Amino acid sequence: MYHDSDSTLETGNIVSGGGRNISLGDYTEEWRAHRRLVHSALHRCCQQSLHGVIERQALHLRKVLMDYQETAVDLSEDFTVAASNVITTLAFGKEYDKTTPELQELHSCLNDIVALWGSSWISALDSFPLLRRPQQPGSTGLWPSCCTDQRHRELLLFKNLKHDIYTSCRLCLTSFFNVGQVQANVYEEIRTVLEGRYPKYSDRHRLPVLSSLINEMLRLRPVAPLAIPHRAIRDSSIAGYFIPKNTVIIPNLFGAHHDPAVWSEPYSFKPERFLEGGGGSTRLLMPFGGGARLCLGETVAKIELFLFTAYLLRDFQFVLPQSEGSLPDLRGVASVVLKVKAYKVIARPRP
Ligand code: HEM
Repeated sequence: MYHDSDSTLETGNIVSGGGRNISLGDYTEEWRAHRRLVHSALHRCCQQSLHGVIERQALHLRKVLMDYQETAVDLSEDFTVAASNVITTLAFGKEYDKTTPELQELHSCLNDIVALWGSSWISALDSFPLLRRPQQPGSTGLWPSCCTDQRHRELLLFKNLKHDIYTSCRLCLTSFFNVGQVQANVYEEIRTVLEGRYPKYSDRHRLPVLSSLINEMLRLRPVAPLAIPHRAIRDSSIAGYFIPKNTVIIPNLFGAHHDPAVWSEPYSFKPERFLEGGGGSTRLLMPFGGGARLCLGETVAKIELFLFTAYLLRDFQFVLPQSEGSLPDLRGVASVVLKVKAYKVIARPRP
């Protein structure tokens, strides 16, 4: 049984408020009730309002891109705002403009946390607990001061959203430039199948080229390559190996997605592997982890990724400005989440 996230680590302990929140909380009765509550609330949203909320943000993003009038821009902030507006609309009934100070403060706090979480200082503290100094009352130690703010802590519940969705969207875009035909294929599919209208999530089975692109992007660059550290809550075994209680387990999702025994040419970007007869199976994908600690936002994320990508590809062709000397880097930067290096792009409206 590997249900605990590891809040005994310095990172886990601070981000989870001492093991009490969902993403890094311990597997207690209270945690299970909390997770069930959030799960059913998200489920209700998915059935009732989520589609409308995402469609609204996708259309807003479309307008933002139109307003750039084909100038070369780094779209990361716009993707971030669109993705986080989905969750703030659901959670607080509020959406933000990218210039709103409150949003900027939240984003900078989340960026600081993710940067610190991935830093070697924190790894050292996790590996050598003796290095941890007792903290002064009111101090957050190495962590950004926003970690003490209750509202910000609540938002950490959804911390994955902004980074994961925007990272996925940017990786998606990055892939277009590296593999020229993909963008044109997806556009052609949307144009012919939907005959001009905007897609619904229920159209996904009729849009296999788009779905295969999203699946391949999640396979090649799982946004959380090492998921979240887990702790065995009792003696157990994995594939015949004895796992004593309290062992920290780190699920290597990146490794599973690049196993040559499972995927042909695992390091190549080949969306067609997920098309009929391509040999790839979505059942072997695990970008959202698995088991009792499966990503709570999986359904929200899938709907959002699908609609954002479909809306943007329906209305724009993305091209690199001449000034970008080389193709954007598909490798990503390793951290808690796999980030994409900054680059500029031109969103050219489709006729
Ligand atoms: C492309 C988008 C996303 C990806 C790839 C992703 C991936 C993941 C992964 C790999 C984990 C760790 C699972 C494990 O340790 O076994 C996780 C946990 C989690 N994710 Fe996501 N996620 C995404 C979007 C979201 C969204 C949109 C939300 C919120 C609405 C969310 C909320 C959470 C929460 C609360 C957890 C902790 C669950 C627990 O410990 O019980 N994620 N996610």
